Amino acid sequence: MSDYAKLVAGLTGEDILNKWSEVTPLKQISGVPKSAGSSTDNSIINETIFEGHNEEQIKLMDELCIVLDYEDKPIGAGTKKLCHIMTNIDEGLLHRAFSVFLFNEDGKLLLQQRADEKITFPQMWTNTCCSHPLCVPDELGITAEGGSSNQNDLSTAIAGAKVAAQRKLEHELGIPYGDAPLADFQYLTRIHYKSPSGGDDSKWGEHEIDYILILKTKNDITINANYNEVKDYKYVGQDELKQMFEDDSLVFTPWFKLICQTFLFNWWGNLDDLHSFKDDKVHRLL
Ligand SMILES: C=C(C)CCOP(=O)(O)OP(=O)(O)O
Repeated sequence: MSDYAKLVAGLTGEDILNKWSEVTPLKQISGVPKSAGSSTDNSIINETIFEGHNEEQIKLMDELCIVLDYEDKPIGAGTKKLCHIMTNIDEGLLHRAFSVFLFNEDGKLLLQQRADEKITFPQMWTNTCCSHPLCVPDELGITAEGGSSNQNDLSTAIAGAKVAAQRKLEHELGIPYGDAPLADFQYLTRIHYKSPSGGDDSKWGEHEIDYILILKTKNDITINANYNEVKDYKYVGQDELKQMFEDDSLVFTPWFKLICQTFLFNWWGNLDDLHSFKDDKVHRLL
């Protein structure tokens, strides 16, 4: 077990709430806000930590992520900013995320290259779409189809991750909800990992429990990329992706590399039989 894994293994939800007073405990959020989009308060734009970054991306740092304990239980709402500051991550702050792998009818995987404007992991190639379920009832899963009133239940969290995935496919790639129906997302597993953001910017990073969602679509779905999020995108076959990994000029996100090294090619070879890969585990890749 790494030193970090040891550190976080000892942290309880209560420890986390005591350590980060900026995290609003879930039980104190009466009714949980219906929406938690970007803030109307523009003061975040001028914070020195964001110097040189894109205004639209800075505002998104005010979104409320779901802060977790180490059993993947939601314990509170913390801003995207708070959850992605590396010093917080190094002390154990953890949140919920999802990763979509979209395959077309030819079995090709849709990749995206993150925009230059992204504050974390800019310009890197990665899977179709990643983001965070927000701390709102639909994305916690408690009002979503397939969810229940018990926010600690795995099926509830999966239902919430699917709602968030549909929202972000539309936001980042302009994929209409009708081309990505909730019922078509297949949940496979969860991955717990931590990584600093690449490049010169060591202030930021990721530490999350990532819900893996597979989406099989028709070949002719609409894509209308939001260039504040996505610099480029392309469908690739397995060999083409392996060739991309050989190209030193291309950089990949750490979570995508980890998933490629562990699971992706097994899933990809069995797209018609994915249920055999489904589990209720959290794979700790720390
Ligand atoms: C790494 C994962 C799984 C979530 C982070 O995704 P992003 O960094 O792309 O999140 P957004 O800025 O798009 O919300």
